[in-house]
Amino acid sequence: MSDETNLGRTLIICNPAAQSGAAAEVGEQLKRFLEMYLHDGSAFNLVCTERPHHATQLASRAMGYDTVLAVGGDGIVHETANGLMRIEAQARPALGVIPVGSGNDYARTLGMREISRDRDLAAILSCKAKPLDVGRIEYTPADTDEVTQGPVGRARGARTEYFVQTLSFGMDAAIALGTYRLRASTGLTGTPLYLASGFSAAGRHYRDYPVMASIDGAPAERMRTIAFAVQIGPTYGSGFRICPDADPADGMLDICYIAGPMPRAHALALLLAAKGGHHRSDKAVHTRRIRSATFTFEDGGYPIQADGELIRATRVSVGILPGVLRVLVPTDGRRK
Ligand SMILES: Nc1ncnc2c1ncn2[C@@H]1O[C@H](COP(=O)(O)OP(=O)(O)OP(=O)(O)O)[C@@H](O)[C@H]1O
Repeated sequence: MSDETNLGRTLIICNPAAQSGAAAEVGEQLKRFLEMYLHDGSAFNLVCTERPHHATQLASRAMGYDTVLAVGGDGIVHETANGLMRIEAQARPALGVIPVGSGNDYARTLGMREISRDRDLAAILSCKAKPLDVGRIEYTPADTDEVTQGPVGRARGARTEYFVQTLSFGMDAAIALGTYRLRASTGLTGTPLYLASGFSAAGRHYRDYPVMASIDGAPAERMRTIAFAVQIGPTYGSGFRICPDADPADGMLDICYIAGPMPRAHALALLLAAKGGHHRSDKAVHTRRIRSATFTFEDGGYPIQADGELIRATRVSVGILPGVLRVLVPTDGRRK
């Protein structure tokens, strides 16, 4: 009996903007490969996104498909997962990730290798669908224009957004969002891109981010955080091991925050230490496993990111939805 994944009827959503166009080529190759290999020319539909947020719209209409494959980086995975979460649970297709981005943190959590390096298109055939956790963010959009580097949602009124890997605010989010501008101006990708953005955020724009934080329903406390991460998987920012023990199937959120104020050299050193997960031995670093939190910020201009995408808000509530999304993971359990 074959242990190949049964993808079933599959929608491939490809971000032609990811990794300077590499994802478009991978999407085409993947479709041809799957049709030839599985001898089925009708089971695979390929759609390229035409604009930011298009993947959410495409995925939200994917009922009737068994699988939706997101080809690109963490941005397209985030948007696709958000679309799938709009479909009721019984009809929700499984999510597969074909990592062709610059960060690929969710793929790293799943143990998928970056496709653009080795063109291992067959890897998706040795995966199995596993129910994984999804984070839910509820927020009211702020209408400030102070943070301008990333894609933006501007409408007023309460919103729900989902994340599969990370929600963070503060210096780390400024770094993630700063990569948009730096990528365009320098062409850097991966770890060098995130490090360059880190040096920029820890320079002229360095500050702390006061917040009233209520965790697991406890009374709100004022914190002067430098950075605050809420994780489903272990990494963010292209492999920074901010919560190395985070498990996407444990029904919990892992948090890590750096309590300020502190000199920026100290903050930068902690950031660099987080690449290897060594930041946690510092007294200013706090980690916990939680189910929910509410953050009230002092203004609407804080850098806040969900899977690398910008959120503008003055108040954010976050919770966990255990095992609500079936996601294709390698059967050999390999982790990068
Ligand atoms: N057709 C498109 N044209 C321009 N931008 C797009 C298009 N489709 C999606 N996007 C946007 O591209 C951004 C980046 O997408 P994605 O994350 O897939 O690639 P990446 O930036 O190369 O990788 P990573 O997020 O891992 O750094 C997202 O914010 C997404 O909204």
